[in-house]
Amino acid sequence: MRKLAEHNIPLREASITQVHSVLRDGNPLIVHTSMFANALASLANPKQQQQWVPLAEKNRIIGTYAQTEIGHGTFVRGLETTAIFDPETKEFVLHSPTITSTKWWPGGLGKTANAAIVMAQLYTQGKCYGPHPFFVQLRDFDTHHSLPGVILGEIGPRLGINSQDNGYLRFDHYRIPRTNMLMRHSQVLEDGSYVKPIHNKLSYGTMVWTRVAIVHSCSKKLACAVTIATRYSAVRHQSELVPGKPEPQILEYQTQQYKLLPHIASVFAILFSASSVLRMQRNVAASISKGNVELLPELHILSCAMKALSSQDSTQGIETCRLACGGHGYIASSGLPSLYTSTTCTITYEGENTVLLLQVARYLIKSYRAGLEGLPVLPSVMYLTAPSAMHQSPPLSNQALIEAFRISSANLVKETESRLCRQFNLEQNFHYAWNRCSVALVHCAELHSRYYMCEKFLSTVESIRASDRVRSVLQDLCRLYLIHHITLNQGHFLRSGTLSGVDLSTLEEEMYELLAKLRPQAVPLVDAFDFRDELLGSTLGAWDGRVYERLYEEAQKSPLNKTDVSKAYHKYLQPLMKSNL
Ligand SMILES: CCCCCCCCCCCCCCCCCCCCCCC/C=C/C(=O)SCCNC(=O)CCNC(=O)[C@H](O)C(C)(C)COP(=O)(O)OP(=O)(O)OC[C@H]1O[C@@H](n2cnc3c(N)ncnc32)[C@H](O)[C@@H]1OP(=O)(O)O
Ligand SMILES: Cc1cc2nc3c(=O)[nH]c(=O)nc-3n(C[C@H](O)[C@H](O)[C@H](O)COP(=O)(O)OP(=O)(O)OC[C@H]3O[C@@H](n4cnc5c(N)ncnc54)[C@H](O)[C@@H]3O)c2cc1C
Repeated sequence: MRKLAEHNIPLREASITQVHSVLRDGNPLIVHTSMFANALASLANPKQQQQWVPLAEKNRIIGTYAQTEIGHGTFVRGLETTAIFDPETKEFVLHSPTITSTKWWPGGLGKTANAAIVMAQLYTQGKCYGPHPFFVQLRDFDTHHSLPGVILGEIGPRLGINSQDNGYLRFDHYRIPRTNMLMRHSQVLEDGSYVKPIHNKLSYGTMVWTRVAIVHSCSKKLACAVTIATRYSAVRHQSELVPGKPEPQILEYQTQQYKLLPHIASVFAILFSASSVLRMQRNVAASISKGNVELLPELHILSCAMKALSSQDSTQGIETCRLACGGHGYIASSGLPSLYTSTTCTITYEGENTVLLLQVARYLIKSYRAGLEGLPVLPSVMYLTAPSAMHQSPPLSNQALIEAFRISSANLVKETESRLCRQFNLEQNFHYAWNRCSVALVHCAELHSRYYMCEKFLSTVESIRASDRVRSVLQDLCRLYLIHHITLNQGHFLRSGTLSGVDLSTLEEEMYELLAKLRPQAVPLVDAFDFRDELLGSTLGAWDGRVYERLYEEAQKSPLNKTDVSKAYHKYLQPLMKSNL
């Protein structure tokens, strides 16, 4: 916080700095500096911002985002916490009527936060208007004691991020002023009348913002993991590549290159997609402030798609990096286990991935049907019903591969939509039919999202300002990324007829050549990510390559090494050894 102040970085920008990386096992302030700060910036009206933002900036108020309940995470409309307007006192009464309505998970809620943005079902004049955000003080601003009517605590150890105090929260008829409802988009007036927002999902805006931030953070986490594993692979010598010859660096093995290089490429693919979604988010935010919500659905879908793909790719990539380091990848001081546990949760939070992909699929099916009827559809999905553009580019060129992605994706959507119609005819119920097709629908969303990521990678590399040599390395990486994902999804390309078996063999051959060509670039590429050793926090990945010395030094710090003979020997082991059991 001192550093942020020194560099004049406002709270709402703190989460996009490196500060959070210093604390590797989670950070009790991350939701304060990200979601809470964003909710104030985007959901509070100017008067409310004047009241709370300066206090939050000075950390007098430390906030969290309390939406999920023990019984409801995904289904936001199903939240049970109520905020009932009392016109007599001009207050909202917050209440948790059931065990399932207990707020559960919010980061920092257990011990750190003294306030929260609480999502609760808004009732006024006897009518429910759905989930709305409220600013709620939870603890005394001086003593930090929880306030009467507020019951809260920490939820207990988790797979990872255990330095963050995820919490629970219940309300017992807890009263807050009317003006604590975040009123930028919708309002409850003094007489209790409700003023609608210009779009009924604007109150979900903080989730959309966070999904975009997660895409950025995933590229960064994956960049850390590939840096560690690549540097280690240059230091580690193992086995014999040629019998009788010295043990080579493990990076010489093609299988090792195959484990690492596609994930180095993935860092760029995720980062370039994140930048493109971020640009769109800024445009949409500017339009919303002028009352235009036309592009909100597209931003919602794109942020769902990119959050799902980047969290999945980075989690798998980090695990592959851990495995690529053999036994040493399992030791905590390698940094890889905590990178994994602090990344795999991004698959679940801020919208569970399957659920987000189904949102994408819903949009694809709707857009496909609209396109068939000649209705207008947004540019990113026009391709679903536009005529095929194959054969216009040289065979197997980058452009041809992107076209193959596009046509395969359109083909899969078409096939799945037909399946949906058939299922509907059998079931006579759209929702049952949808569920019966949902595995295929998720595949549609994944292929569309991959197409987007590949396209962004290619278009960024083609337009990037860089020296010829740097551009050439990036072009090779991009080519590797395209071919790698085509080989992983070859069934879709064969089914759509965009690539033949012979094409796939040719591409596979090229991929092996690219691995060898890119091998000398692997270490420079990860060095260029420019992580300080302190941020990487890894015995295997430090810049100087002193892997074995660092492992040995780190082992000396184990509490068990403070004495030669441990207490447990006298208490348990010796009696056992003498007991003849
Ligand atoms: C080069 C290498 C170096 C790298 C360097 C990188 C540099 C960058 C450095 C950057 C570092 C970054 C560090 C950043 C760190 C920040 C990370 C922040 C982490 C913070 C911690 C987060 C902790 C977690 C918090 C949480 O989890 S909060 C709780 C989140 N909960 C959810 O997400 C719930 C999910 N559920 C939902 O969102 C919804 O219920 C639903 C979308 C699934 C369904 O909603 P609903 O039922 O209401 O809607 P329907 O399905 O009926 O659909 C109705 C229509 O509404 C549309 N819709 C839905 N949502 C939205 C929306 N948000 N906006 C617009 N429209 C929406 C649907 O599409 C439907 O539309 P239709 O009817 O037209 O089809
Ligand atoms: C580390 C961590 C930090 C978190 N921090 C916060 C926070 O700060 N604030 C906050 O409010 N929340 C927070 N959460 C909660 C998080 O947002 C939810 O866990 C997440 O949205 C998923 O909801 P759920 O747990 O209810 O899972 P569920 O929705 O119950 O998912 C369980 C399974 O059901 C499936 N499923 C659910 N609905 C559907 C559907 N419609 N169609 C098909 N399949 C479906 C899912 O795919 C999944 O396989 C955090 C969670 C974690 C793990």
